[in-house]
Amino acid sequence: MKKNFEENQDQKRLVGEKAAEYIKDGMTVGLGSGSTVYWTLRKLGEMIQQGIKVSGIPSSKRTEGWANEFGIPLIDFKDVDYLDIAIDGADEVDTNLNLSKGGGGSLLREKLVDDYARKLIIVVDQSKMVNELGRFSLPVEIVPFGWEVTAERIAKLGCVPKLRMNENEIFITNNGNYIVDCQFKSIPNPAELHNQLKLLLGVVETGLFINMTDVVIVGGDNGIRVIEKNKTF
Ligand SMILES: O=C[C@H](O)[C@H](O)[C@H](O)COP(=O)(O)O
Repeated sequence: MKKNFEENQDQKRLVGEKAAEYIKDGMTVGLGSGSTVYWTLRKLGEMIQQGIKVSGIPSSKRTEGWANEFGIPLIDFKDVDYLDIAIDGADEVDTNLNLSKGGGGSLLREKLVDDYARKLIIVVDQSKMVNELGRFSLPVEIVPFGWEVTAERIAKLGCVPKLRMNENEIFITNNGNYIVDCQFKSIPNPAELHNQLKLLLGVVETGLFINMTDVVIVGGDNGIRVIEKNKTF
């Protein structure tokens, strides 16, 4: 799926910067990926210049580049037992705060980073809030070896998997894998679908982030809404 990273920049900036308020002195931070989190990283860079001390683990090479640009000190998983907080974007958020992620191809590293954090904050614009996941084609990371067979196995779960391309070249993830974008008619039970996909040989990870989110910050025409886990929107 081709994403438009320039869309809704004002809302993205608003929520991205708002999320930075959750980062306090001394925290270790999971640095998510995407054009919304870009604004969080920029803001965090300013906060660091003003004296706050934090360090983070980046969830993609692109984020690592931005962190370096904004002077955010980076650490590795082995340096800490957990992260205090992670801030990440999403492509869809459902009413249970389950997510579809990976439109930018960073789903595997994002899941590793987000899972390591005690609190996960998601930043999105209103257009990404849905009753049920599935309108956005679900990204699934698969190993290149024998990928056509893996894609056929995935198709049997009720979708048409499309190999992600970057212009005329196959898109390669930061982990050297491929992504198939899977358009399901709907995803009424994301946890079940995630488990079914994970059982398939060749599947590395899915873009379904189940039961991981603590807070969603949503940007809309009327400003920002903060939704906390167990509260409906
Ligand atoms: O692989 C990409 C990530 O899951 C992003 O966090 C997600 O696609 C949202 O990105 P954006 O904030 O640019 O819409």
